[in-house]
Order: sequence, then C-alpha cells, then structure tokens
Amino acid sequence: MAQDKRALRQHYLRLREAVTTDQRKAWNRALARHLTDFLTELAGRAAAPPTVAGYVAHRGEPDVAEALSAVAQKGWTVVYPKTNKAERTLTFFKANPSDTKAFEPGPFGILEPVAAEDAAVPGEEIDIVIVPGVAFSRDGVRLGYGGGYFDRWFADVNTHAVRVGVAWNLLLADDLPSAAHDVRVHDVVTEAGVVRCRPSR
Ligand SMILES: Nc1nc2c(c(=O)[nH]1)N(C=O)[C@@H](CNc1ccc(C(=O)N[C@@H](CCC(=O)O)C(=O)O)cc1)CN2
Ligand SMILES: Nc1ncnc2c1ncn2[C@@H]1O[C@H](COP(=O)(O)OP(=O)(O)OP(=O)(O)O)[C@@H](O)[C@H]1O
Repeated sequence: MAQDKRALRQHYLRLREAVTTDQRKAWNRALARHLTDFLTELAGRAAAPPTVAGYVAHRGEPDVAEALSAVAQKGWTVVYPKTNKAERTLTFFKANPSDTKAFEPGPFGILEPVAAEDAAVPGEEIDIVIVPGVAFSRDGVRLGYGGGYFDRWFADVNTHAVRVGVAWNLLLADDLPSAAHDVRVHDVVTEAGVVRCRPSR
C-alpha cells in the first residue's frame, strides 16, 4: 500500500509538473470561478459569514487565492495552515488572502501565515476546509504528499467542516488506494467544475 501510494504520487506529480504556465493560468481563471460559486453555494443561507481554510499554491497546485479574496470581500474569515514538521501537525491562523506580507515560507517552502499576535483559530470554528492534494478519486479519496498532515488534523479535531478538495481535472482518478486513516473529501473542485463525491448530504 505505501509502495503503491508512492508510485501513484510520483505519477500524478509528473502529470502536474507537465502542465505549462499558460495552461495553468487559463485553468486558474476557470477554477477561481467554479470555486467562488461553490463556496457561495455551500454557505447557503448561513446566518453568519463562514470561516474557510485555504492554502497557498505550491509546486504547480491550483491557485485558490482569487476565490479566497472574493469570499473575504464578502466578510468571510479566511485561515491558513501552519505546519509543525516535528509534530507533523497543522494549526490554522487568520490571514488576508490579498496581503502578500501576511505570509512567510514554512518548513516545506510553502507560504504560511506569519506568526501573528492573533491566536490560532480552533478547528471547531472552521466551516469549510479547502484541501490541497496531489490527486483525488471521484469518490473523494485524497492522495497527498505523504506526511499525513490533513488526515491527522481531521482525526484530532472535532470538526463539522465540509472538506473540499482542489486539483486539476487531469489529476482525478477513477480509483485510489485508501487506508483506514484516509479522510475523504466531500467534493472536488477543478477547472472543469465540481465533482460531488458523496451520494447525498
Ligand atoms: N499548498 C499546500 N499547503 C499545505 C499542504 C499542501 O499539500 N499544499 N499540506 C498538506 O499536507 C500541508 C503541508 N504538508 C506538506 C507535506 C509534505 C510536503 C513535501 O513537499 N514533502 C516533500 C519532502 C520534503 C521533506 O521531507 O523535506 C516531498 O514530498 O517531496 C509539503 C507539504 C499544509 N500546507
Ligand atoms: N490520523 C492519523 N494518526 C496518525 N498517523 C496518521 C494519521 N493519518 C495519517 N497518518 C500517517 O501519516 C503518514 C502519511 O499518510 P498518507 O500516506 O495517507 O499521506 P497523504 O494523505 O498522502 O499525505 P498528506 O496528508 O501529508 O498530504 C502515514 O504514515 C500514516 O500512517
């Protein structure tokens, strides 16, 4: 299984690396539209503006900044993970998606919220988690970089959050191996639209 996952990760990372900058730009524009619409749909008629967890794109991942700026403008709270490499944990902090000074490189070179005076946002307060991934299956199984960070966070935190995967359409698989600790996403947003991974909710 671990071997399986490693080979699959390598396969999908190669596919992702082969995407040209121009192609990525066009896909990012389409993705921003689908993601903004879908987040708005998820929020529905919620009484208060939701809190959404995002990420800063790394190594050819889809860029979710535009969608996050759009919902921030509507009063949503936007939080980002900070990685603790020694403990292999994530902690979420508020940051303004359009403020580049609010981010600094973390242990894997990914931009993370600067260690602000702001306290960490408790997991229970997060309504929607945008989950980055290397690949996703149509039924919501996620293949990440292999650190288990998000799986561990979902297992450790008492969360009601909707889990929204984001990936390029070419990184959607019919099937991916899934272990007991793998937490599935409810939906995956790509440049081609939204894939609903749950039969009903
Ligand atoms: N943009 C983004 N932010 C994210 C994640 C992500 O997948 N994408 N994460 C999702 O969990 C968390 C960070 N986890 C990560 C885990 C491993 C690697 C990584 O690149 N690992 C290298 C090995 C690096 C090393 O061990 O020094 C690799 O796989 O080649 C990156 C992020 C939180 N933030
Ligand atoms: N809830 C958990 N508690 C403890 N260890 C966990 C948990 N979830 C995952 N792990 C461990 O993390 C490691 C990586 O898991 P896996 O290969 O599923 O990562 P991934 O989902 O591809 O990566 P990532 O979540 O970092 O993007 C495995 O060794 C796994 O046992």
